[in-house]
Amino acid sequence: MSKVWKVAVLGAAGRMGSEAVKAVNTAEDMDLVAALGSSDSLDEVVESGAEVIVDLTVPDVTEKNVRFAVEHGIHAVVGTTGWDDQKVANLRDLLTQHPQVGVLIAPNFAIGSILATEFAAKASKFFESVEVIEMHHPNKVDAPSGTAVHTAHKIAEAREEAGVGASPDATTKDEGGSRGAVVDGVHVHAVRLRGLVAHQEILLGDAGQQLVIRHDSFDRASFMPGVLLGVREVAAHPGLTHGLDGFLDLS
Ligand SMILES: NC(=O)C1=CN([C@@H]2O[C@H](COP(=O)(O)OP(=O)(O)OC[C@H]3O[C@@H](n4cnc5c(N)ncnc54)[C@H](O)[C@@H]3O)[C@@H](O)[C@H]2O)C=CC1
Ligand SMILES: O=C(O)C1=N[C@H](C(=O)O)C[C@H](O)C1
Repeated sequence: MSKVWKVAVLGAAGRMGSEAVKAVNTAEDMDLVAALGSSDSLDEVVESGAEVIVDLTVPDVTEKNVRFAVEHGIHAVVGTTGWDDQKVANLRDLLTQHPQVGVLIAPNFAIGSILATEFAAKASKFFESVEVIEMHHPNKVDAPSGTAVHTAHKIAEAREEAGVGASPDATTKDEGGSRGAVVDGVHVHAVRLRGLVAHQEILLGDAGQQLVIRHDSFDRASFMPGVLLGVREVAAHPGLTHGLDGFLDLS
């Protein structure tokens, strides 16, 4: 009999959390021991004997949840957005005091999205211009999306390593933020539209040509294999892993 992971889902009544509850319930190597909503106490996680939490809550509470798990020696798979550089740095510090605990922060659990980010970062050193457009359902509370921020970081890293300069842009007058957010020097545009789920386009431009890398999640089912992979792998990766690509062989 293989290992059966005791899993607690936080944000269990939400769009992602309810899918995760179903996915964990159908995984033979997982046992859903707790499913928490916004009015439940985190103590339930400890009382349930959970070995791994899956955090799919809201940006305002995810840090508190993850810190609680780490302090109690419980691994964490985190899909919630809102992890800025300061929060990530604070978590890394905390993990040094709990070196046996693993935390995965996955801006996107869908394999296609992870590959789109990877391909875009690889391609970006060959193009003078690059911009990101993320498109989501209108119930999303944060912008730009965690995935787009992560993609921009990876693109900026790849371009800096290759010595590529900033994308050309003659704009001197931008009323109302028409040029989008600027993340590590990369322009990121956010669209909110009824009917969408989660979509990202990376536009790469050079003299006389354009490459567009696009990923579409049409259904939250697209995220579930990644959530389950995270649960299975996180304990074997103590410390912080930022991006599910850390558990995949993309070489
Ligand atoms: N990494 C990934 O692949 C994906 C990440 N996300 C992210 O996951 C998060 C959740 O997204 P959705 O499910 O669409 O949002 P949602 O709003 O449908 O669900 C969030 C749920 O968390 C609950 N909640 C709030 N505070 C809580 C607390 N202290 N304890 C337990 N539950 C609490 C809310 O009541 C709600 O039911 C967002 O940050 C979103 O960006 C969404 C889709 C994919
Ligand atoms: O809120 C969402 O829906 C999503 N959130 C994540 C993000 O902000 O990147 C992942 C995915 O894009 C869906």
